[in-house]
Amino acid sequence: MAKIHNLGFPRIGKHRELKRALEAYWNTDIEQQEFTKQITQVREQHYSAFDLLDYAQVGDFSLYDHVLDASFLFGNVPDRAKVDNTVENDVDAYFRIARGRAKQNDCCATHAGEMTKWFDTNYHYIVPEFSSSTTFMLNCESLISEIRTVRSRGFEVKPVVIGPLTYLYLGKAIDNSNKLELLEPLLKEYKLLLQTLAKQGVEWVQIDEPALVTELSDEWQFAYKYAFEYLNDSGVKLLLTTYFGDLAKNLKLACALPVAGVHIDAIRAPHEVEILAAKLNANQVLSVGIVDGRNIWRTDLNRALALLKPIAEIKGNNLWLAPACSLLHCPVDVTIEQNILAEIRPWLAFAEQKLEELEILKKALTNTPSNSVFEALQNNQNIIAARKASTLATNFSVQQALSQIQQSWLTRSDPYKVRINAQQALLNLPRFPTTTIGSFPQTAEIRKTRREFINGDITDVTYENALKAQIANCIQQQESLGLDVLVHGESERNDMVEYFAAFLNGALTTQFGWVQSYGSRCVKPPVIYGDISRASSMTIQWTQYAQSLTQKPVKGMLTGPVTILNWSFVRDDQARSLTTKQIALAVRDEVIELESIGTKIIQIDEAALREGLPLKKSEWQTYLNWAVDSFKLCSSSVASTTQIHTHMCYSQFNDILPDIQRMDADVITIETSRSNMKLLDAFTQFNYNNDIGPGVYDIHSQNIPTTEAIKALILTASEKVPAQQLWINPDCGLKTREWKEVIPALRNLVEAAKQLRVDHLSA
Ligand SMILES: CN1c2c(nc(N)[nH]c2=O)NC[C@@H]1CNc1ccc(C(=O)N[C@@H](CCC(=O)N[C@@H](CCC(=O)N[C@@H](CCC(=O)O)C(=O)O)C(=O)O)C(=O)O)cc1
Ligand SMILES: N[C@@H](CCS)C(=O)O
Ligand SMILES: [Zn+2]
Repeated sequence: MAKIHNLGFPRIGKHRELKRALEAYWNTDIEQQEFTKQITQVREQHYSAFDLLDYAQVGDFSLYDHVLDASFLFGNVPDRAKVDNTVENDVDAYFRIARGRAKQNDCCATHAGEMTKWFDTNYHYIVPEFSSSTTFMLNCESLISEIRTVRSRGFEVKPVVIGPLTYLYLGKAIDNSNKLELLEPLLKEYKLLLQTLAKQGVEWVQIDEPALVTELSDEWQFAYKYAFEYLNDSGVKLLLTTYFGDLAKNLKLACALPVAGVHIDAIRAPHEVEILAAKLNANQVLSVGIVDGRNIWRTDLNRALALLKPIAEIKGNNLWLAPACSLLHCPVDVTIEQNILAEIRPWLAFAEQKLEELEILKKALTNTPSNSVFEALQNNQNIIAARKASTLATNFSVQQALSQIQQSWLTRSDPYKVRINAQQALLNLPRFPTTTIGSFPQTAEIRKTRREFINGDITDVTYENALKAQIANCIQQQESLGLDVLVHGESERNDMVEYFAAFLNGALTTQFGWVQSYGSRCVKPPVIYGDISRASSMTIQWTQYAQSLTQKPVKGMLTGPVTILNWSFVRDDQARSLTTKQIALAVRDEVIELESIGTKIIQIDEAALREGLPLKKSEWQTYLNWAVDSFKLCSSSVASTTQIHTHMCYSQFNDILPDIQRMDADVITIETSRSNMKLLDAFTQFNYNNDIGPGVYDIHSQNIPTTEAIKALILTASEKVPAQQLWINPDCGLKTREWKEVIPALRNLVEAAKQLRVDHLSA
């Protein structure tokens, strides 16, 4: 009989209990003892999800990030986490690397580990730091202790660890050394770990190697062979776990590795399941990731069974079923949602429901499924059929609008050089214009007021007035600071994607559909279930109000179509490119309306455009073609005098500069402060024409940049990009910062620009 297991479960909690415990501890509202107690309760949610499984995954829960956990597990802890030079493997040392630490009483300021995207998801991990002198030392006490706890509840455990190659792949060699030179010492600790687990009586270990779905060089392919041969015979069975794509050119390699089983993502690589079943030997387990871990649609169980049945014939007991990837990327439980349209709700399955689907599949694969299984399958078929037949997904006016798109809508009527002169004549901005990226601190007060509004405790008018007061304060602060281009501050937005989805036909938002983005920070990705169109104006009221308070230009602030797509749960019944085009038309409507009320500058954030790149480079161009076209579709129908800005937080543009140029935004603001403007090199090499605002204030840090530090960054930038093209701004939005940090930082930013203007004039 097939077995079912899980690769990982959401750890934030149904009601974000982990977030609340973490933030209370960080704010010193609770002591470590109380924190530990609360964390134990959060873990209970993990344990309750084990009931259906044949193997309980252990090691996927994390206080902050599972990659940082691996760094601590293998003793790759940066010196700055240590106190008095000893590796104090306690929770505070861990949080020091996770979040950094502000200087307190002139002591112990620490910068956080760099954060970056976990493959093509919206989850961020803490980047492991390597250098040629990195050493490793296994410290698996907490893993062993968790194994004991889970076993004591009667579950068969399956520890989960990131594989050695993926761990190295995800890290950064700070001295540019070859990371693979660390493989040998790292493998020693992996082997020790596996041997320790074997001694504990562990049978299976899930070893996550998603790097196997990327395009690997010969050197990395060879390293895979070497590593798994080295780990062979450690006393446990290894389940080589791949996800987020097909193995493609690494398939032969994966099948040749000496492991007891292989997991494959059958959502993104259904075409490889049969091949793998044939290639693995009879004793090897094939774990088929049959339930989508990256989306929230109910699985079509009959379709899944059609794929699984022939595999079950071949693999028999050695067929395992699982979600395609960790369920970390899904919310926990759809049954607690109260506001989802009754027709749509049955179409959705969150993490808990996905595990139930696996159980049905397992039972359906037995020789004599019970009546309740047939009923469950029938019920599932009814839901799938109802979704297919529903008229909710189709909107003929959207389809008509799509058919009326003209190629000319994708191009501005004048080239950048002509436009920028016309814009400058209108805006009359100084050299090195200063601006921010859009959001100002989302204070507890704003969130509380929004909660009261959602709960019906305050009226529309009270809420609107509260937001207007926030906007007025934001404008007044920016005027006092002397910024040149102002923003309204985005206080009306719960999130830069969810907020817009609430105004789109064909999309829905959830009450509790939280997904961890990093640490304690979460997002509620909207669900795009049908054809998208703009239901009403989305930002006009707030932009208009903000502009009425100042003579300075206020940027209209929108989220772009590719970012809305990439940060939503997307319909699976049409191409992503088509859905994006529909969103682009909706955003275009807003752009046109913003211009019609006199907005002179409109920023369309495409924070997720770069990160949405497929994991395989060979697939990049197809994506970039439609992604850039969608941006152009929403942004090009304005007069030459209207200045279009875009913003991207992840700025490694080396390989995609021609596409960034093709977007033809008048101004692009990007994250660069932490790289000391190195990321601008690509712009220099490519001779990028349009204006650029390289970030000079690292908003992820609590540190306030000095005027001198900002000036130095701008001077470095001006060596790479002509000064007349440069804007001065932070790296990203200020929503996660506090006013007491933002004010002095922006004061220094404006001062730096002022001083440079003088220097520039006298040069
Ligand atoms: C730019 N980033 C974004 C990404 N993805 C997005 N979808 N959005 C992004 O902005 N990906 C890359 C990065 C990730 N960065 C961040 C940064 C910050 C957050 C964050 O702060 N998230 C908030 C939740 C935001 C939200 O939806 N807030 C709601 C609900 C607020 C709330 O919790 N209210 C309380 C009551 C409050 C009270 O009474 O005091 C409640 O409901 O219980 C809102 O503002 O209304 C977070 O807190 O995690 C995420 C990603
Ligand atoms: N306008 C958004 C962009 C974040 S990527 C903000 O300022 O928060
Ligand atoms: Zn950003």
